Amino acid sequence: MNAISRPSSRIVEQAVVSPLVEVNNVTLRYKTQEMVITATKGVTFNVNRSDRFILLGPSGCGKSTLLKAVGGYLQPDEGTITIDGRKVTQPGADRMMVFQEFDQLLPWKTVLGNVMFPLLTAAKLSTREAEEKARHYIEKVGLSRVAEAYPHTLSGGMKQRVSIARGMAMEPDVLLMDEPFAALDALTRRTCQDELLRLWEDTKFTVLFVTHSIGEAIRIGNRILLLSPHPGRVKAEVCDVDKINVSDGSAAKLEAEIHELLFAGEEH
Ligand SMILES: Nc1ncnc2c1ncn2[C@@H]1O[C@H](COP(=O)(O)OP(=O)(O)OP(=O)(O)O)[C@@H](O)[C@H]1O
Repeated sequence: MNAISRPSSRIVEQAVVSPLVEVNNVTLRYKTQEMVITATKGVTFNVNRSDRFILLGPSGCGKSTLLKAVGGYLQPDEGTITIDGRKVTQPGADRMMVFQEFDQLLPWKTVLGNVMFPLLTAAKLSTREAEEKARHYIEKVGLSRVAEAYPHTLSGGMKQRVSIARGMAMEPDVLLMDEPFAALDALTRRTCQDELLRLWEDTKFTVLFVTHSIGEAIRIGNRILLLSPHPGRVKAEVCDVDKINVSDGSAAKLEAEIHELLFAGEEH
């Protein structure tokens, strides 16, 4: 049985394990010349090691902004973000990001070259070590066959798998994924979701995953944080999502419950 808990009743879970990512009362604002936009307001959540933690909410609720802040690309106006107890002040190799766009790869480098690149520049591995590790992760995402190919010869799904391999090869503390499958067709999206879950079974990495699809959140996550519309605040958290039985209609019931929670009072 999964539990939908309000923010105030999450203390039990937090007491059991020490969290890897702690987002504490975080408010994030964009300041333009004309105005200040509050993207998220007082958001608190913890991600444990090996969590597949989902940020779910309607468009504009600040999911990407939160992910960028965990990535160290934005600083909170209020509150703090820590990784393994260290305050996040800038991007770091302990957090790798995978974005929605297919153009994240360097077009002049092969698949192998792309996956090796951060291993050489950020992780400072030798060429031999970087190639060995890159080939290992390229194999994990099932792309060994195209290791010498250039990005423009790959499909969107394949490019996303290269981006995932590149992120995973760095063996970060947490993989940050911003709607990585949103631009894919339904079938490829499903295949990529399955593959991500297979990879997770293999290495149990920690992933913080942004989506606005309730179905995707239930498929991928073991925990789902529900955010309110703009500015994003925590509405509720769904725990033990991976324990639901997909064959007896529980997933559909949970999807309906989450929909109700996210959009209650907004439909006419
Ligand atoms: N660079 C920016 N400058 C000013 N405002 C911004 C900027 N980026 C985002 N915003 C605003 O901040 C709010 C949150 O945006 P964000 O992209 O984080 O939402 P989101 O939940 O990821 O949305 P979506 O699901 O549509 O990607 C929105 O109101 C958006 O217009």
